[in-house]
Amino acid sequence: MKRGILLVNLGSPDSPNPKDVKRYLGEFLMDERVIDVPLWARNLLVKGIILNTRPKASAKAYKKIWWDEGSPLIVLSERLQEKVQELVDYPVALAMRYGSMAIKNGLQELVDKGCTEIKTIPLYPQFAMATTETIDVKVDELVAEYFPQLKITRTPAFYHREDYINVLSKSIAEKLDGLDYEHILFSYHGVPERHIRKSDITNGNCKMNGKCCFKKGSPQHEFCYRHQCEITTVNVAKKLGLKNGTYSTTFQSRLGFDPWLKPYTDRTIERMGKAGTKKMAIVTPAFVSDCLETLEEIAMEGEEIFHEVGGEEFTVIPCLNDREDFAQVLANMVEEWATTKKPLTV
Ligand SMILES: C=CC1=C(C)c2cc3[nH]c(cc4nc(cc5[nH]c(cc1n2)c(C)c5CCC(=O)O)C(CCC(=O)O)=C4C)c(C)c3C=C
Ligand SMILES: [Fe+2]
Ligand SMILES: [Fe+2]
Repeated sequence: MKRGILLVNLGSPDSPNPKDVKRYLGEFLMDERVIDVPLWARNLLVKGIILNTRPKASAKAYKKIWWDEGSPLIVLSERLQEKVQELVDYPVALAMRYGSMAIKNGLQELVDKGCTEIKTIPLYPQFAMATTETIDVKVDELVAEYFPQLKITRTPAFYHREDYINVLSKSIAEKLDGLDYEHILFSYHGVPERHIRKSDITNGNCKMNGKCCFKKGSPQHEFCYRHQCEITTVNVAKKLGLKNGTYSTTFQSRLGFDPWLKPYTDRTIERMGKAGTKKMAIVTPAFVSDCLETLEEIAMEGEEIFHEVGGEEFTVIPCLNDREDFAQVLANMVEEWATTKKPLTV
């Protein structure tokens, strides 16, 4: 038996050109766990509307954040993989759920190195159909079709691991050290509210009213993205000793006309700026690697909104990216797998 690790992130287009962005968005948005409507409706919406309207604007946005080495999300994930590799004794491969760095290739790379037991680690702290679940399901499909000999161990969302909360808190404290700020926004990628109801294993516990997500001990929390985002904020706030009223949770990056998780980040930035907040900090804990949604939507568009309504200082806290201490969190997960030790949670 030989063990191997597969880190999996979201993915990016091959280049910031409209053709590559269109191909990438086509694969991403045709995932039934992302646009969760029947196939005929998804075809109509994605191929008939979104792919004919969005790629040009998205490509323009990607161009603004693209690095000489490539997509920030991919480059940062590769750097993280190298750091994890230095910390563990098993081969570590990297794959993306969408785009050219396919999960199938990542599994093949590990198989070629002789691995027979693979731990997959989705690089998402919070569970959602569009994050952890779509990776787990894709891995299962690929294993059934191409690698039936492999034994796969899944890794659940890690939002409540103590080591993760410590590292996230430390990254925020380091950036804000010596800075004067009035409010810190915890902005998570949004999902349509419908996704939360679909993942609700208690069939109706989640009322989307802000209370169910804080109820202690509900079995539904394991699959509730909203709960996991809220609790990430609460635990970091506790760790950093943030006072009530000086921090809040919001959701960004809506697409389409359905209701998405609220409050919305852009509207909150605008409202707080209008209400007189001058110095705001913002952290994006749903993203492990800086990407279009943090570097463009938050650091560029978000800052612009804030300044337009009278805000003065807008401090963006980087994602965990390839921090050594974050690589150590992932290495801890590997160690627990190898020794069957249980993680410490908060
Ligand atoms: C962090 C978790 C993410 C969830 C949950 C998520 C859900 C989700 N996303 C879309 C639509 C788009 N997302 C886009 C970019 C994007 N999304 C995530 C992460 C999550 N998405 C990341 C890390 C990125 C950036 C990728 C990069 O290359 O940097 C985009 C593309 C960009 C754009 O055109 O604006 C779309 C579209 C939906 C519908 C969804 C639903 C659950
Ligand atoms: Fe997204
Ligand atoms: Fe909930």
